[in-house]
Amino acid sequence: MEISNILPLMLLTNALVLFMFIMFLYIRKLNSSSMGSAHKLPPNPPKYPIIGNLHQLLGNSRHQALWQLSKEYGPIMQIHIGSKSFLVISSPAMAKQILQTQDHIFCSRPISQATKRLTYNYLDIAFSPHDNHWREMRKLLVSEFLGPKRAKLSNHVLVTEIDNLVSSLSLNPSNVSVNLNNLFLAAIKGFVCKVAFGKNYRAQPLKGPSWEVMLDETMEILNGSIGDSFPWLGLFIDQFSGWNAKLNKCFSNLDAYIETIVDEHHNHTIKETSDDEKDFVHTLVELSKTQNASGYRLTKEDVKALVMDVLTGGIDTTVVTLVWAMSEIVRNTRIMQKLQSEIRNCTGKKEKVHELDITKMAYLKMVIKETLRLHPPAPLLIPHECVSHTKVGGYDVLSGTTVIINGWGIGRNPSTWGDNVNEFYPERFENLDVDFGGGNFEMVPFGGGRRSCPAMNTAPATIEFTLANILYWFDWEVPGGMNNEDLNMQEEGSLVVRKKLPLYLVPMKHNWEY
Ligand code: HEM
Repeated sequence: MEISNILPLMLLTNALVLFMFIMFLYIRKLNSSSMGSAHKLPPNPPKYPIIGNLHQLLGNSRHQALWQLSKEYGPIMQIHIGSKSFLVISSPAMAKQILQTQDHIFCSRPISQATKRLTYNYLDIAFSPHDNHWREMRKLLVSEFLGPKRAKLSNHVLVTEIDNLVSSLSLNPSNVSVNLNNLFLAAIKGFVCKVAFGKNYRAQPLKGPSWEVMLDETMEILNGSIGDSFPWLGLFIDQFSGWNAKLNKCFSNLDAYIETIVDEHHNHTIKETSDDEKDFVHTLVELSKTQNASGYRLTKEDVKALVMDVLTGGIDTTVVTLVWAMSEIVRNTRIMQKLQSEIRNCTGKKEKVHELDITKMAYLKMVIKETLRLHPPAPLLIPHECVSHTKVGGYDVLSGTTVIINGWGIGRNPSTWGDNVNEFYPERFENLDVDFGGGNFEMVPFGGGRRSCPAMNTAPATIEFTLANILYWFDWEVPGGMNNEDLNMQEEGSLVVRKKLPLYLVPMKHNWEY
């Protein structure tokens, strides 16, 4: 008999033995916990042996399923999936405990097979544990990519990309719809890639799938696998189901892309470039040649892990927000008209909307806040991990517990937002001073505390500039004689949740009656 024929049988037998062993451990654990524990654990919905609460999360969007459960079990609850326990937070007060009061205890990230592989063994910022390496990487991203040092280049590139977007819309034949997902993606990817890598690697020949498919696959993989929650048996399932192969393929495609970018920067050091014209990777490559003041020296893998964070964190989130914002604006004719008249009044008769004009656009800022309240692109943020035993809301939280903060639910909490919580109503911010990632944690689209999104201040500015320009030059309609209010708003995705159907709208050059 060939070894390839025996192997599956052997693996299946092993899997069954392991399954029985896990059952035995589980029942023993249940018995010991029923004998009484000194800990007062948060309420938890009834669970099945082995799978825990998994069945309650299947079928629905995870953030919506958890929100429903929290209505019954409270703003702090504990759920189990396989061998892992999760603390689920669904109110501003509890989010404040995690992200501010006890931020030092909840500032780590859980490990998973996917994050380990895709971050070059936790060398990045978003998924790495809370340690000195994370601190150094985050400092670099903030000072060399998002901060004022790069502002001149960033502004210039953004203006160029949005000019291109407006020009391509102007060339669109009248009454023909455009796919705004694609146009926003082209503009934002162009912007991020040029600032980060010096050029848009759009035309780069890739071994694998298209760039968009590659990123979608990465997001899906980052969501985790069965093996993360069901040790042993889950790991077999990951192997048999092809998940491991998918992870390896995904990593190798992404790594090949990132390797090209980094190698090009290593091989073509630009000598005569002033600091504010250098792209991010160029600066990183230069920094990797020397130690910094605290004796830290970047490796090539560190640089690649940072590029990975920029690619996965910096583009999709912004595009998804732009698409949600335009969908909500177009569905609400009153809001679209009010917003356009603000944008056109503040800008006046000019060639372009200027950054300074945008500082006067109070309603635009409210529209963006309202978009992020109802449609936070990362509805469950990135999971946090508790690093030592503590108490939250009177309940014990054990070290190693993964914490899920339901930002989507927090943004739709009627006790904060009133009865019209599901309505897109930007005016609610007129009398409400809500601060992203701080204040009373009424909404947390960028998370909070030391693991909050480092682009919390810069990403909204990119969104404002893009929306102001396309709403200044064009009036917008839903295609095919459909009523604007009937635009489909279904969601799709888990780590990043986007509008399920692409947004097709008809741009009509605005008729300026001067
Ligand atoms: C609308 C745009 C964006 C939204 C809504 C957003 C949202 C978020 C959220 C919810 C988190 C997790 C926070 C937590 O776990 O508490 C996060 C983390 C992060 N974001 Fe963003 N983000 C956006 C844009 C960006 C951009 C442009 C970048 C640039 C590279 C970026 C880089 C990161 C990084 C590196 C982290 C990990 C921070 C850490 O773990 O220390 N994000 N973001």
